[in-house]
Amino acid sequence: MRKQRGLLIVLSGPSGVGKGTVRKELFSQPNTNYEYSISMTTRLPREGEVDEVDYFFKTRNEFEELIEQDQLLEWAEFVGNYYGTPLEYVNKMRDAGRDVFLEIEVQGAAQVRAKVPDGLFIFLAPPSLTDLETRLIGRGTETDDVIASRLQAARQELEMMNLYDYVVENDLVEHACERINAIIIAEHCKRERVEKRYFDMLKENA
Ligand SMILES: Nc1ncnc2c1ncn2[C@@H]1O[C@H](COP(=O)(O)OP(=O)(O)OP(=O)(O)O)[C@@H](O)[C@H]1O
Ligand SMILES: Nc1nc2c(ncn2[C@@H]2O[C@H](COP(=O)(O)O)[C@@H](O)[C@H]2O)c(=O)[nH]1
Repeated sequence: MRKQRGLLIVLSGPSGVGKGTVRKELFSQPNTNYEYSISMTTRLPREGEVDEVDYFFKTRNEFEELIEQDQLLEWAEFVGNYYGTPLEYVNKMRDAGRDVFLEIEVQGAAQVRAKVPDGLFIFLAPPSLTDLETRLIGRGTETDDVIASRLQAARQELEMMNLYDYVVENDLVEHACERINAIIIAEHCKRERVEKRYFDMLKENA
């Protein structure tokens, strides 16, 4: 049987909803077939963040060169900084049969939707805007001004959730992970069934 190309799984949602927390929990579970695509950003590293682990930290000039050279699958400017996904890594991993996770904001997710229509698009939603604010403040990584800008952006981002294949509420991390794992398993089963039907059909007509 031919090896299936890996899924492109886009996990999006407002800043502070818990995308990173949920993704790290998913990756810590045994027997997963997931790869995380480390993004490029012009944001300065937070305390404890490591270059090439959390992000590839770039200057604005370096980032703009990557855009010019078409090296990004998608990119966006979010609250004053560039963020983008390296194209080559995603293709290499998917060709090797690995499921690749992107953890990105909604403008970038919309670009991926246009370029990779067979991607799996999951919107992670907070239980409420108050919870979102509590989480952003509680993380303690941004100034009050940046938190206010991110919460402002969140209102528009939440309006885009109906464009996704699935909306998963991040009430409890373990519940969100269970839901996401179930969605991915179901997606693989669906694709295997469709692929098998086509192979059978081609064999019959050979
Ligand atoms: N289900 C949850 N319940 C309570 N707190 C949570 C939950 N999920 C995440 N958090 C907390 O919320 C804060 C933000 O989480 P995290 O950094 O994972 O969000 P994010 O969506 O990746 O943010 P960003 O988009 O800015 O990178 C963290 O302090 C995290 O511990
Ligand atoms: N469009 C993209 N958005 C990205 C990418 N990597 C991260 N992000 C999102 O940006 C915001 C802010 O991130 P932070 O680390 O500064 O809190 C958040 O929603 C991230 O998910 C990317 O490659 N492309």
